[in-house]
Amino acid sequence: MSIGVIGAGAFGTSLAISLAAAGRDVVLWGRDAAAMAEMQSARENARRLPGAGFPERLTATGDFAEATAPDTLLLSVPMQQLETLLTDNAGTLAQKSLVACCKGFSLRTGEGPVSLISRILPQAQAAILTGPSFAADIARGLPTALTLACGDKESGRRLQEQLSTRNLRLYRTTDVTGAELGGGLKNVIAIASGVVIGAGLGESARAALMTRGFAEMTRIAQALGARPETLAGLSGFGDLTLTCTSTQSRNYRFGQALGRNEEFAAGTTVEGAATARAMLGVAERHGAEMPITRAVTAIIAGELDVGAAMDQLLARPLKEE
Ligand SMILES: NC(=O)C1=CN([C@@H]2O[C@H](COP(=O)(O)OP(=O)(O)OC[C@H]3O[C@@H](n4cnc5c(N)ncnc54)[C@H](OP(=O)(O)O)[C@@H]3O)[C@@H](O)[C@H]2O)C=CC1
Ligand SMILES: O=C(CO)COP(=O)(O)O
Repeated sequence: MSIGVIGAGAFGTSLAISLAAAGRDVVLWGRDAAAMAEMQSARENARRLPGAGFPERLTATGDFAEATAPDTLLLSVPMQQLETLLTDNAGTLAQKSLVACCKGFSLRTGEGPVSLISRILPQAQAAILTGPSFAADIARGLPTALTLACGDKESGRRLQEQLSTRNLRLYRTTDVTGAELGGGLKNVIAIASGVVIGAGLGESARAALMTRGFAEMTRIAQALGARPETLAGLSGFGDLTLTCTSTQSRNYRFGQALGRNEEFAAGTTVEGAATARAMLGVAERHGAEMPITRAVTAIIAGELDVGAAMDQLLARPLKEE
């Protein structure tokens, strides 16, 4: 059984390593052919995931046709790149089983990854793999558990079997909207948590923010028809906990830099920044309130400093929990 992984960043590479170590034949594709040839000979992705050797069954390639020959493809490019990837390669991807391995919402349309796939390629089987799992941990063989969400129950079962490994334990759901929202929004709250810690506001404030952030996530999810239990699962609460408390998270570190008024490494993948903006548009269309997401958007845009953002959040009317 072979699997193609499209996108050779940290996450795609770590999934490819885990699957190949479990005996699947895996082809990992990246857009820089020279870098992929180098990876194939060095047996390591030295740029994005240094120190994690490739198992024998993993092939790195710059040949898109080779990587897309399998029926099941994991799409692991950053969220804002997904739409172009799908439209540019619609002919090749149209009949495949496509598992989105990215977290976020499109700035252009407000759609999550599965919604994008389903609209652009209605014949494809679309699913999402999301949950608390740092690429470095997966690549080292440390235990992780994630949510595999697929609207079609039988396809979800098949993908769960195909993609579970010794250190990737997949739980299945049909609530795709809930899984998309949990994975996308936890990054926004992680930025906010980083801001709070970076600005020296303390761990009690972070716990308050995580809890109210979770309430905000659940509120918009319910407005969009997701099941609250999905948000309380790995893709929501689980990933929120991991990302808001670990300096391994790029979203959290980006927030810390904002809170300290420091520069942050340009070119780093920080999905929560675009997602915050995208979700504000979605929330407005559904008449939902997202005060933390609004504050994060304004801080990133330089329209609000951290003190003023806190004043705004704390000045909201007192209410029942
Ligand atoms: N890293 C992690 O621990 C986890 C990440 N994720 C999610 O995985 C997704 C990818 O993140 P991650 O792998 O960490 O990101 P990285 O920053 O490590 O890598 C991004 C990769 O995407 C490639 N890329 C960008 N645009 C395109 C494009 N148009 N076509 C093909 N390839 C492209 C880049 O290629 P190039 O090198 O040529 O620029 C690069 O290899 C994100 O949505 C993230 O939220 C999920 C769970 C864990
Ligand atoms: O999603 C992740 C862990 O589950 C990775 O988080 P960052 O993208 O913030 O590094």
